[in-house]
Amino acid sequence: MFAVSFVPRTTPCRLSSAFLCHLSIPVALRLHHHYQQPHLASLSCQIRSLRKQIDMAARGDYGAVKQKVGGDSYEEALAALSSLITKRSRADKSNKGDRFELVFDYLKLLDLEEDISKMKVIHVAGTKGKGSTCAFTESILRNYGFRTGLFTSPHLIDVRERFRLDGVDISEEKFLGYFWWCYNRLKERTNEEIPMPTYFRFLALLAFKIFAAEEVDAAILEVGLGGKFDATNAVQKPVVCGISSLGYDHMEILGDTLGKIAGEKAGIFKLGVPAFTVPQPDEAMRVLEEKASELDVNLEVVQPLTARQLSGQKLGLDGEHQYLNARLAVSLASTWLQQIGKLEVPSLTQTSILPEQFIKGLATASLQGRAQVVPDQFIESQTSGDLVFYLDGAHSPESMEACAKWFSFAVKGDNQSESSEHLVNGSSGSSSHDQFSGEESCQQILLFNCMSVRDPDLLLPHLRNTCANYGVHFKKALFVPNMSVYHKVGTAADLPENDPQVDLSWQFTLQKVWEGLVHSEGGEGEEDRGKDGERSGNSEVFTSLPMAIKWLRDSVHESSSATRFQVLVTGSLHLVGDVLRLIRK
Ligand SMILES: Nc1ncnc2c1ncn2[C@@H]1O[C@H](COP(=O)(O)OP(=O)(O)OP(=O)(O)O)[C@@H](O)[C@H]1O
Ligand SMILES: [Mg+2]
Ligand SMILES: [Mg+2]
Repeated sequence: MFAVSFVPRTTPCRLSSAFLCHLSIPVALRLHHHYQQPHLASLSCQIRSLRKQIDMAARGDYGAVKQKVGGDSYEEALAALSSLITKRSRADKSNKGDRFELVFDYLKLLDLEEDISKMKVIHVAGTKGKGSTCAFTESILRNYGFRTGLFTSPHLIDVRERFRLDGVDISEEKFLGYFWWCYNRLKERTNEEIPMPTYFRFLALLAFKIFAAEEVDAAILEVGLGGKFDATNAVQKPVVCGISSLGYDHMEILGDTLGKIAGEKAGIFKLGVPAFTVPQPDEAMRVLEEKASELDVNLEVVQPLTARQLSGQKLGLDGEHQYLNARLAVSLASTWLQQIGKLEVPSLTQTSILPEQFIKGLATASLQGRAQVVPDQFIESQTSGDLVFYLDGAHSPESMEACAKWFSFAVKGDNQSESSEHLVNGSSGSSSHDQFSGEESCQQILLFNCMSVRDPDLLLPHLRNTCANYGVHFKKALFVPNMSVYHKVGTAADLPENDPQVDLSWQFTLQKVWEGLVHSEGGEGEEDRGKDGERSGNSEVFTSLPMAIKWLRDSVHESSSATRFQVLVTGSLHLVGDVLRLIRK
């Protein structure tokens, strides 16, 4: 076993020894348990990586790394990153094709062209389920002993969530090293013709840099938006492509029909590269098939995973829709394994049990803010009540339905269970239709916001009706503005205090839609109005998220009997991220 820490005399700036430690991988420590072949392949890979890093350091390539690592420097990096955010630049249809070509210029400026051509990429596009599919795929390959890089979007709390190495968010030190390396180099080399990349493009380039320098065996890339003109589409020869569920989202950019949307997503198909997808609406499937045949792509449609294939194990991500994402991941991972790892993967029929590494990978995959259950830590133990947050970042009509279904089953499962233990474990438990005990002592509350480009007349009825169909009726809906600011990549420290000037007109619009739904269902609203002495007991607009959470906590304290408040937080991943920041502090 050896680990090299190398500080070149020629390096113009001081690098922290911890950072250099990260760069010099303790080669023999990297044990690959399951298969001899990946073990050897990976070992030689790491030796290459080590050599390369020593070469780079000797050449002073890390000279651009900021001297100050840690402390303010992370904030500085976030500020620099924020400066790249341009509002809706992607929506500019007229020149988006031309502008996409810039991505290749950036790769040249960053000397990444060769690295990227060698990268063993799994590329995933889709309207819903991209991130989940990528997380499952990564987890499977990691369980086979491969070194993985996972790039997903968006992030919930910290931008480093977007870059995972071997299943773990990149460390702050490594992030800073690679961040400044890319940022400073681009700053030096860009000009009027080739301006600094926009925010998402920069993040994708950074992912390429990180995965190249870290010499990952597999790079799993989630498309940011669309496919054809997405920065991740700079990859010319992925190993395999996946298209998750297609639906209506980002129509202002991708087109107003499912066919057009599918065409954009199929833009990731590459000549002769196999692809997998899930059952899609006819209009979308036709386009996918057309594009596939044009490019000689073998496109296979997969069906949801069965309980038998999982040998009774639960998936790491909850909700029925995840069985489809997981099955897509199984095909992506097994194709990758066959082509790169040269492994014989057993047949994947609906009735055969998956190999152990697949099951373990699928059972342990994780992604924050997707069907996540978090009991509130701030409720004092002496209170008889209980406050549990059910968080899911759904923000399109189809995903709202998936989310509503998950929430309905989850609250029923949790209320049925005698033990509170599995709530603490963050699992939502059973998916049974049975009546739960103690139904009277549970109240479901909705905490909602969505971006104003979304259509609440679609989202809210989907949510409310699906829940109602499964016997779950919200006692109250709370509407709040997001705390994260669009033009800033913040950290927890940035959360603004309550701002009395905040514009709540969008939240009142959402409330109006909700009230419309309540009243169209009967007189229940009128009753509540009298009882609470408020304008309406069915819904409320809060000027800030902390105020809404305070209201929830106060309500638990004030409730006379032991009431469990089950709060569904949805409509926006930003909102989900904000809630997670607040309740975990
Ligand atoms: N196959 C699916 N069908 C319908 N809804 C889904 C599906 N998979 C996930 N969802 C819903 O979409 C939400 C986001 O899931 P995920 O992060 O996997 O998708 P994504 O495509 O990466 O989304 P985003 O557009 O936010 O990047 C989930 O919380 C869930 O509500
Ligand atoms: Mg999206
Ligand atoms: Mg995503």
